[in-house]
Amino acid sequence: MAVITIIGTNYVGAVYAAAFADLGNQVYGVDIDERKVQLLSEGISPIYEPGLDELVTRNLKAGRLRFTTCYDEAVPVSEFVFICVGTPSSFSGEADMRAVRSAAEMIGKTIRGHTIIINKSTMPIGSGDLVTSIINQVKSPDATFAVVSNPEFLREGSAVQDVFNPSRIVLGAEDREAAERVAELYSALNAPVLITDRRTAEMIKYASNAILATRISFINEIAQICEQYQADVKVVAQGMGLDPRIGPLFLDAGIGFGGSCFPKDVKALSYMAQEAGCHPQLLHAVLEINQDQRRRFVHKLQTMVGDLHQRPIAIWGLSFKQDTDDIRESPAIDVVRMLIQRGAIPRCYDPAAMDNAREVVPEAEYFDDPYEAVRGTDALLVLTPWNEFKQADLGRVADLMRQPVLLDGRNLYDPADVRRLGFRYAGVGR
Ligand SMILES: NC(=O)C1=CN([C@@H]2O[C@H](COP(=O)(O)OP(=O)(O)OC[C@H]3O[C@@H](n4cnc5c(N)ncnc54)[C@H](O)[C@@H]3O)[C@@H](O)[C@H]2O)C=CC1
Ligand SMILES: O=C(O)[C@H]1O[C@H](OP(=O)(O)OP(=O)(O)OC[C@H]2O[C@@H](n3ccc(=O)[nH]c3=O)[C@H](O)[C@@H]2O)[C@H](O)[C@@H](O)[C@@H]1O
Repeated sequence: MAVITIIGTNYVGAVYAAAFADLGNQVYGVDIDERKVQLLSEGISPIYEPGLDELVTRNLKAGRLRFTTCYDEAVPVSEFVFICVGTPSSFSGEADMRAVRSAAEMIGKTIRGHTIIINKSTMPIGSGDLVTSIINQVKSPDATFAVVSNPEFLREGSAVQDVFNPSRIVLGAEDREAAERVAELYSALNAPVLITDRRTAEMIKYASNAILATRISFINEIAQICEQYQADVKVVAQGMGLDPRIGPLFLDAGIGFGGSCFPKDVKALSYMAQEAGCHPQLLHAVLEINQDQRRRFVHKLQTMVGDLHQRPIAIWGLSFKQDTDDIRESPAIDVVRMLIQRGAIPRCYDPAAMDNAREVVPEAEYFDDPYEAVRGTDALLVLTPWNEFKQADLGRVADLMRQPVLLDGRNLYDPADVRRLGFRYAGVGR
């Protein structure tokens, strides 16, 4: 059993705090957001993440998990301190490291004895050195420490499942013994462990997200070509995916990738490349295609229904993907904004993300029931692949609409089935 502090308890940190406690460790979750700390201390997850409430509650009750805003209560008694704060995009595309800097400073001021500090946030290459230097400037003379990079690969919506079943544990350290001690924390998970230097570990994270984003933009470009030649991209992807060298995953064409990571990490990698004198043309293309997908989708809607001014348009799905309330860089939110710019009246429904969406797009209308959202509308846009939408009663939807037009931004439905119900239908690349 180890004593662990997790700094930053949201999509990544809250899951890790509860998971490490579940593995038998004594865990402190530290966040500067008092509301989050209060909720988590009551066993309520501040985010929608399946299974997280139960995991937190179970470990609070077992006395292995505590949440606090106070570094002093947690860091001095911890052998391991994980940094899980956000690293969003700044205006230039560079990762904004303010939260990491401030966390590193607070950690430096509060470490005692020997502490292993683990960078789990996605940080630019070289950030291990930055964290080391910040801590060195403020720590007490008798405190010693090592900094290990341990990038994270979990996905929102399946974070609990992913944390207990990781594809790999990547550890980057100049101090091999520190990396091995971190590896022990994960030993119960039986995942492959790769120990390397810090910069290589940091790069593994960016390169992994970049290739997944590239696959999505690749299939979206193929989808654009499919549309011109009446081929079906969904079947094309299926046929490609049967080749084990290609594989079937991350080949779903749609309105593009969003979320707090792919866009920001591709931008940050591209920024780093340019800073170093490289010319990251592929990464630029990945981002451009991704933006094009949203514009093309709205253009397709205009082609199908004409001028959007004062037209009620139903929106199903606002989160950037299914099973999350996260709307950061959500392509669905972009589409809603484009509709508003064109004078349309978006009537929105999402199973989890409406509160978040209301804050950023207050001009749209929101409905607690998906069928109410479609009543009297001129088109239904399906923008997030929630299961609830796959299983919806589209016959009822057609009856409620002013005209049955369905634009399937995630290729959820069989076009022939939908057309049989009387819809005019368009997917992406089919
Ligand atoms: N969200 C995801 O699915 C994944 C995220 N990552 C990376 O992990 C990091 C964290 O991601 P998220 O949890 O999504 O970020 P987030 O922005 O949702 O949460 C960060 C948390 O840190 C807290 N915080 C900020 N400054 C702090 C400080 N100085 N001291 C203590 N707490 C502080 C915030 O209040 C917030 O609760 C990012 O670098 C992200 O790129 C990596 C893999 C998956
Ligand atoms: O660094 C991160 O934060 C994480 O980013 C992604 O995870 P996440 O953003 O939670 O979700 P994904 O399932 O990867 O989906 C990202 C976006 O791509 C879209 N997508 C995904 C797959 C696909 O085939 N097509 C497609 O358009 C999704 O709808 C979503 O908008 C990675 O999958 C994780 O491994 C990584 O840890």
